[in-house]
Amino acid sequence: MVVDKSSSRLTIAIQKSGRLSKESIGLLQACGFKFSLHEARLLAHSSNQPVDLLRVRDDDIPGLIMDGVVDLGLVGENVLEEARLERVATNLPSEFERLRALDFGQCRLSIAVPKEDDYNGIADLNSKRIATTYPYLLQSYLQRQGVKASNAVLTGSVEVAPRAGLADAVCDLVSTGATLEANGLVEKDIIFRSQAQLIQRPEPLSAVKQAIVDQLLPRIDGVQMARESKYIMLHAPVSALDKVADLLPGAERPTILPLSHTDKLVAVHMVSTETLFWETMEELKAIGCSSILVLPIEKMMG
Ligand SMILES: Nc1ncnc2c1ncn2[C@@H]1O[C@H](COP(=O)(O)OP(=O)(O)OP(=O)(O)O)[C@@H](O)[C@H]1O
Ligand SMILES: O=P(O)(O)OC[C@H]1O[C@H](OP(=O)(O)OP(=O)(O)O)[C@H](O)[C@@H]1O
Ligand SMILES: [Mg+2]
Repeated sequence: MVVDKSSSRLTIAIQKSGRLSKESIGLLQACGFKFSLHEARLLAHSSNQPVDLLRVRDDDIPGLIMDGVVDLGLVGENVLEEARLERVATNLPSEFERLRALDFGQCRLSIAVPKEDDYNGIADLNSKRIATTYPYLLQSYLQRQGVKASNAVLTGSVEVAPRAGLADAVCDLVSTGATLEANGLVEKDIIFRSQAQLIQRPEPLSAVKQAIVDQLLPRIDGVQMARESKYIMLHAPVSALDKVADLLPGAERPTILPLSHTDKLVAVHMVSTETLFWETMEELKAIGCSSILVLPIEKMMG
């Protein structure tokens, strides 16, 4: 076991510029780290913690973690699992520790075919060519399905491959489906679901770095919990309190406060982990509730 003695500054790798960049830096800032970012610079120092940010292409993050070059990384599960499969196949270090699933970068890796094609299932891709940036994830799926197809590996613009005559189908990331639709493709099989992950190098960290990680993780939980929660305040008839509770199933036990001008109504304050839809607010109003406020929560700690 190699214990990290390198530097006392914790190094965190994040995507420099792309889909995960803004939310990665935003999450770390919400956890209390202050960074001064210069667009051109690879390394950013935190001014209030012994932490450095390394800003790289997302494809480099799994390797930097698995080779023990950086301490923490924020990366999509798709890129992580592709790198792990490739490293296993090529006998390179492939160990890492998963610390948290993060609440951004949700997407799926799917097989899609031209909309005019008659497609009746994955077996139709036998002996065909599939364009993808994720050859290991694709082949691992095809192998499980007993299908033999070849890869056309492209690092970008995968969606144009069928029209360009490079492949019969694609295996690409999908979120809203707009990219597929714009390119005349139809999503058929979801092969992998992904979201951003916080990962750590496999060897134990020095005590100084471990202390920072131990402080960071509950803060991430607090930020993510707050993001999916709302603070709800309303005035409710005392006689309708049970119905109010039924309408707000995601809410914790409410705080009930008297109102100065009446004893028929009370103020109800609660934290809810569920979105309060307009329909629910209308139902609350219909049973006599008023002054209904839904507020965002910035941070939470149990
Ligand atoms: N449409 C999407 N919606 C949500 N998350 C996505 C979407 N597309 C990709 N992602 C996630 O964001 C990650 C980064 O996507 P992006 O398109 O920025 O990567 P990239 O072009 O490979 O960037 P880089 O230049 O860093 O290599 C993906 O690996 C995936 O985990
Ligand atoms: O289903 P959709 O909502 O259309 O999203 C899917 C697209 O998003 C990603 O690309 P991105 O827009 O990040 O551009 P890139 O491929 O040039 O990096 C991904 O590679 C798909 O092309
Ligand atoms: Mg990339």
